[in-house]
Amino acid sequence: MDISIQNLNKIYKNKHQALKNVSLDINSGMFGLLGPNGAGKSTLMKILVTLLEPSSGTIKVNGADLEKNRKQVRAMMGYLPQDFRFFAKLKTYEFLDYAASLAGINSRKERRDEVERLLEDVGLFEVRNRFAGKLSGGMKRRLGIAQAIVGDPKIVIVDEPTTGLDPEERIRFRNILADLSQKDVIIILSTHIVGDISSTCNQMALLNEGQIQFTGSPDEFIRLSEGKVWKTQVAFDDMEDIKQKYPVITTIPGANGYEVELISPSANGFQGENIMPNLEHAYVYFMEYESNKFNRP
Ligand SMILES: Nc1ncnc2c1ncn2[C@@H]1O[C@H](COP(=O)(O)OP(=O)(O)OP(=O)(O)O)[C@@H](O)[C@H]1O
Repeated sequence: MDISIQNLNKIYKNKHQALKNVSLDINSGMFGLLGPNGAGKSTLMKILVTLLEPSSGTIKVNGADLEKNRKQVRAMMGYLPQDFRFFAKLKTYEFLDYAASLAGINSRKERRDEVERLLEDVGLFEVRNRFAGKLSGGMKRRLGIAQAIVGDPKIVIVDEPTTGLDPEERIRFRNILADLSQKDVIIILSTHIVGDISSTCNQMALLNEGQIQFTGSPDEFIRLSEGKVWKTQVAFDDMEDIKQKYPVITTIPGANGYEVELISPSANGFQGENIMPNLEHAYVYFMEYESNKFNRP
């Protein structure tokens, strides 16, 4: 499976340009689209699922033009929108049964098998008779992913699925997607939460202000910040000054001051030792020191 996006632009009616010349190649596996609020992630997801038309640019799915083959490509897709709504008065299994019929599974027996498989896969079998409206936030989100993967779609698009979930539910959700990515499918996960982009994403992109500013593997992204992450000791009285000058990631209070992890291109102005960056360090480094280069003339 592959999706090729070329020079995609989206200008809304109010003249706001939400996507600027976006080009991306996405292959089978899990693709993490990371970006702050307002970056244009939902706009891109909606264009991919054909809910929104781009102003210009092309998208090809396995070589076939998305615009010209809307119906066929749409039939290959599952989508969990950011504002996923369901019928609160349907029981969990009834809702999935309904989703299965919408996905074109006409035989009742096949639908029952599919719904049971989905309920098991997302850990909702025990609550299958509970009204969807009475599920917990995490369970609702899992119901959302279940309806997105009904009928084994080849492309699964999930838009900000973990917002508001506790860490345990976030991990659970991520594991469901990781299991799914073992098959020959493309999973596109859009998120503003760095922790959602795990090593299970074989590819990622950073979208900021409508532009793709990085694309590669999470490891390649992390490598950009090597040598830029520091651990240092800061006296209590100097802390405010350090926070003004550098993005501070963690502070641990000690007897004589704070042990601090901060991001800086060099250890200018403080004594520190370089530490191995992680994805969160890399994201902060990128947003603070690299991303503004894209808008310079
Ligand atoms: N229908 C619309 N008309 C005009 N502007 C819009 C419309 N929809 C979105 N925008 C604007 O386009 C930009 C990108 O929005 P989008 O929802 O795609 O971002 P996002 O990365 O998904 O952010 P969030 O996580 O906050 O939803 C934002 O500045 C938003 O205000």
